[in-house]
Amino acid sequence: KLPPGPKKLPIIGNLHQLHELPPRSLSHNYGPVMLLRFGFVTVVVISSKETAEEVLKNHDIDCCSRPKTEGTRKISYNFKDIGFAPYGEEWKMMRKLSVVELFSSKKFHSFRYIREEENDLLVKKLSEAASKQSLVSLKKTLHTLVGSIVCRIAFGLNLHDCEFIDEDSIMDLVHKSELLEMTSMFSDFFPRGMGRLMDWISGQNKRLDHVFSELDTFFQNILNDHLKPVRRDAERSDIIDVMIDMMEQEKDGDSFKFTTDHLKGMISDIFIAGVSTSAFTLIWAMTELIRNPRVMRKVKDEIRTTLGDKKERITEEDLNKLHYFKLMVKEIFRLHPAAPLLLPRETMSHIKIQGYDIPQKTQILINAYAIARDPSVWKNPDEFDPDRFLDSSVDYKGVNFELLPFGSGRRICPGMAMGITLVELGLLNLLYFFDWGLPENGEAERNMKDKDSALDLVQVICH
Ligand code: HEM
Repeated sequence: KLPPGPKKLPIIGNLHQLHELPPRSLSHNYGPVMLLRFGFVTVVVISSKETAEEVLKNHDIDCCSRPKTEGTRKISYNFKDIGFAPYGEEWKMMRKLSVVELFSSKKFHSFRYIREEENDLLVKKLSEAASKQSLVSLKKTLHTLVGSIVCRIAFGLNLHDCEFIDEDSIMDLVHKSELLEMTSMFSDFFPRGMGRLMDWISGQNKRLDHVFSELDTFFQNILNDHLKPVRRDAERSDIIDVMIDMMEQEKDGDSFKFTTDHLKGMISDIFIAGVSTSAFTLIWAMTELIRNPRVMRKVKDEIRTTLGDKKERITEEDLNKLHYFKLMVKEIFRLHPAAPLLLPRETMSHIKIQGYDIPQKTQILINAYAIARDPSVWKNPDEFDPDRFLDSSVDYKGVNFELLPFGSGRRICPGMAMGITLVELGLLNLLYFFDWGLPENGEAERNMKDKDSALDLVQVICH
């Protein structure tokens, strides 16, 4: 008994409907468990709170592997990373290492000064833009902010003074990594020989190689920097130094050996998973606030009343004094999850969901976007209204299945605490020190109306 889904054509299945893929379309018509077939790959899309709980809680262990695609093979260095590695010992080792060396609460607190310093720099730059009345690109500014923090924390790399990359190129690299992650190849859907031939004829593999080589050069430079006897920008030893030490100390009898691919897989994961997600959330938060003056006023009033107007610097302690501000961030995570379908899972055995048979090696997509806008769970689901959380205990940390911006279960985002702080601290600095407006031209009107596109060029005004 397979789940329902749109009609499939011979051989290609639903490939002709790839452009209609959820989150926004298709799944509404076929209920909470929908089956799609792309060539030889079976995909099940989950789009209700109950079915998400069934998959991520009751079947967590059966559904915690990841499918392999050509794009993810490249950015994960042949699945030697955390995010795209299949479930197994290697994944466990890499994930444990990242938790100890990067995400533990001790490490997290020790990086506080980096987050605060980089935000101070941002405030300085925006003050200059405000005094010149020049427009500011939210996308570029916020990618640079998050990229600088993540690269400094994880790789000891100061983007403002680096020989092999400048801060303005970060957005471009993030964009390239997203392309790699999302690009579909014929060989993802059809058996090897046939798929490869089609990719070769269409030139798709060449395009993929080209995009990847730029990212690989950046990752290799980070690695080379760590292999130098004396590092210029190093403030302390980081997760990459620890991995290099472990590689050098490994003995012949050790069953698990780190390779250069593991090192680059780790760098790739942290850069890709860390920068685009937090920057995306920040951009949408600013977009919704600028479009919704009522909420902007309420958030700003709370910030002014609580923190006063004489602060020269925002610290992370200030975040815990604010209540409505945090509800506003929660509402952003609901309306604009950075990974609307989470990362794809793959079943490791045959399971049943809602009585339907889901065979082994089926791809599972959790439609977190549709679940967070399900009208049977949320009142006025498409409205940006943080007040909905005033009397609600629903949170986004993986236990309430109607709100899953960070996923849930074994594969839940290990960088959740870092991501939340990057977003909250960045936003608080933007809102405490500045007022924001749209540029005075016709485009602003259009920007306001299109609910599906984030703002970019904005006017920043000093109080
Ligand atoms: C707003 C910020 C962020 C959001 C919304 C977010 C969201 C997610 C989601 C939805 C997943 C997939 C979870 C699943 O399959 O159930 C994930 C995985 C992951 N995230 Fe994040 N993330 C954020 C920030 C970060 C940061 C800052 C880092 C690291 C610096 C990070 C590192 C990772 C890694 C390594 C994985 C793969 C985990 C695994 O497969 O075991 N994330 N994230």
